Amino acid sequence: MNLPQDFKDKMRRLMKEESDGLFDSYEQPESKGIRTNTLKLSPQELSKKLPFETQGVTWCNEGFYIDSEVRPGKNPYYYCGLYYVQEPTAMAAVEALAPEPGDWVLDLCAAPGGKSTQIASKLQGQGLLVANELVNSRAGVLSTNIERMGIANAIITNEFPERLVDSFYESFDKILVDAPCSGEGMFRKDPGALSDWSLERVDRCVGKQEKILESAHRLLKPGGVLVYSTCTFSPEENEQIIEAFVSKYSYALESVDLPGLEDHGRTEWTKKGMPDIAKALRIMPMKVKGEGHFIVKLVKIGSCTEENTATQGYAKSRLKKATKTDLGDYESFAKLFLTEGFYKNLGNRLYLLGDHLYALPEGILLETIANLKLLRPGLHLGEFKKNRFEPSYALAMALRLSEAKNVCDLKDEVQAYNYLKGQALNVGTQKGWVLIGYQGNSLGFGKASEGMIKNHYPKGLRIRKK
Ligand SMILES: C[S@@+](CC[C@H](N)C(=O)[O-])C[C@H]1O[C@@H](n2cnc3c(N)ncnc32)[C@H](O)[C@@H]1O
Repeated sequence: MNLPQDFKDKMRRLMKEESDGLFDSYEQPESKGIRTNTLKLSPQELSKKLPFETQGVTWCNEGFYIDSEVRPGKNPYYYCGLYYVQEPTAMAAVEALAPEPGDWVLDLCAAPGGKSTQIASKLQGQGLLVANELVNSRAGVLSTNIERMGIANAIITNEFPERLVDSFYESFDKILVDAPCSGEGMFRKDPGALSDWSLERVDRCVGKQEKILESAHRLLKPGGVLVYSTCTFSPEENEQIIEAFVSKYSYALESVDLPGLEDHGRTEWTKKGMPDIAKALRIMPMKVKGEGHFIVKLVKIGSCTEENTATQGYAKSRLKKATKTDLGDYESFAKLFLTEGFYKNLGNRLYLLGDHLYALPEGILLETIANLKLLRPGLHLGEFKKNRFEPSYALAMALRLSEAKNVCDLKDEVQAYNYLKGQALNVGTQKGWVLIGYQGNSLGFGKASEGMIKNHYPKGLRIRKK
């Protein structure tokens, strides 16, 4: 690989002879992995089901290495949301964050959603995930990934981190800042990171990271946990930014100890010799099968000293509580189609954004999020069309087959592929909406009439026909 000369010179100066190992690692093949979606099944159940070999990741119980020739994104189980395709070392940051059911967790830089979906798995449907992505074009993919995994307690926002402060001042138990960075640990996976790299880019990233951390500080509860991670090696974006942050705000570093990961933050790479930075983790690709990362865990001591002074910026929200009249067509659908347990659980949390109906996560008030640019204010249930309610892909994926009253569970892989390609299914079933499954897991919706099921799998997600 043709590494930038400035990068090589800098790493050689910092790492001396160790840098040869780093440069060699860029010539090695990348590692591939998948992570179990424990909202749907256990890692043991997943590895039994899969038609390919898996090998456990030591620092993440839900993670597996897979062989390089496997195409995990082509298997119907992928479309069932049973796993997320994720490079194994990228699983470490959320392990350090360790979200627990009931926590309020913010993923500030969330797209495409590898870490958000991992957080949601750990929350087990209890508590709140706010997944924020600044770049609009990336936020759509985040949304699709969250929906495929059947996550019901997430809000997806498309905001500058500082814009969240007004709504969520000192509100989160745990925050992940998986920062935009110069990507030196990704050169082998992402050619764009290699071609965009320059010393100036490193400096520009530091500016962004400082701003994001400032917001994270204001969003975190006193006593809350902040994990900051990057996929780059530069001390400016790692040790030094944390050194500056803790010299400004009151935080304690907690050791990131994950089995199989043994490199640490380097005191000699800080400006003033910060011993505690050794509690941070460095993942070096010459020592571990995977890409390069830096992960640090910080615990906030006390409250922010200043008042929340942010001002409300956006015009009146389009999000509104759904009235009985609004809900007529939805209720007809829900009573006919959903089990009482599922339907009643959504109870008082139904809101409209235009013609779209959402169930807000429990404990979230309209006033809290009304001013935000919301991509998904909760679980998308469907859309009101002329005189009818059309259930959404997100609802299908959040449902267990046992929670729907009309189900067509496909047993055969070819039939599943046909459905995913957008074909109608030649299966007779009760007229109306049908939850389509594959071997016990939901895949999407169809609508039955006259012995056929019309395909309602979202057009943009269909497997292209060869
Ligand atoms: C390393 S990626 C996040 C990867 C993600 N956490 C995952 O695991 O899939 C960083 C993200 O930060 C976003 N970003 C870029 N500039 C930003 C800024 N100024 N503030 C917040 N996020 C930003 C990028 O668009 C990108 O999606």
